[in-house]
Amino acid sequence: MTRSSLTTPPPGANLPEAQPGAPSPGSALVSHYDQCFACGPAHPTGLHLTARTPDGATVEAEFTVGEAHQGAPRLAHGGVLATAMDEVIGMSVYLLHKPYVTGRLETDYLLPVPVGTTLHLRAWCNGIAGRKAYLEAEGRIGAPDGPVAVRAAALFIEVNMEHFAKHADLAVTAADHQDYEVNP
Ligand SMILES: CCCCCCCCCCCCCC(=O)SCCNC(=O)CCNC(=O)[C@H](O)C(C)(C)COP(=O)(O)OP(=O)(O)OC[C@H]1O[C@@H](n2cnc3c(N)ncnc32)[C@H](O)[C@@H]1OP(=O)(O)O
Repeated sequence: MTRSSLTTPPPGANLPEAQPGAPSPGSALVSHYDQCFACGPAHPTGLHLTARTPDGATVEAEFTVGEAHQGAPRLAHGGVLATAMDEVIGMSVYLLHKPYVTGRLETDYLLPVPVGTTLHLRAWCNGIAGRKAYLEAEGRIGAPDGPVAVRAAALFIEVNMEHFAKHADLAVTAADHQDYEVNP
């Protein structure tokens, strides 16, 4: 069967519901891995994205474009911006309380983002159909209500923890992520 490239939910998709054990409204979302290029606090040149959920349904995050993130002189690289969108969407699936990975990510670049800019990110889920979650995000320059520089839409696919064990230690991974369902 041909694979759909749509990142919008199909008819019959369900809106996400609050999950027991998922991050509660007002809580900070901790990095899933301290060496993650996008959110890891220990990564030397990463985005050091910090995030929270104000309402248990959306995720807000910030990252400040640094010297290490340039593509054109003094401007953020588009791939780095896509990474930020992937990560904030990835953090918003924490709210679904199951492990997911990116299957498809679409990014629209509306404005250049200079070095030194703090990008204010927001992500949310538009629907779930089986293992597929349909999500969206935006990045605004300088303030939560600043001009939109980047938009993204994504299809994330639910996986089990074994997905992450193929290239890492499952026991360590599971111990680090006890807040996920281990066998969804
Ligand atoms: C560290 C551990 C704990 C947790 C950590 C938190 C991590 C947070 C990380 C945050 C970082 C940010 C996040 C990151 O960066 S995650 C890193 C980037 N992503 C990946 O590495 C994923 C690589 N891909 C795969 O592993 C497999 O392809 C997956 C698992 C995705 C599916 O292979 P699997 O064999 O399991 O399933 P399936 O192939 O039967 O597909 C199932 C359904 O999905 C549909 N489909 C699939 N792909 C696409 C597509 N591209 N467009 C449209 N549709 C697609 C497919 O048609 C089917 O639909 P249907 O026929 O049922 O209708």
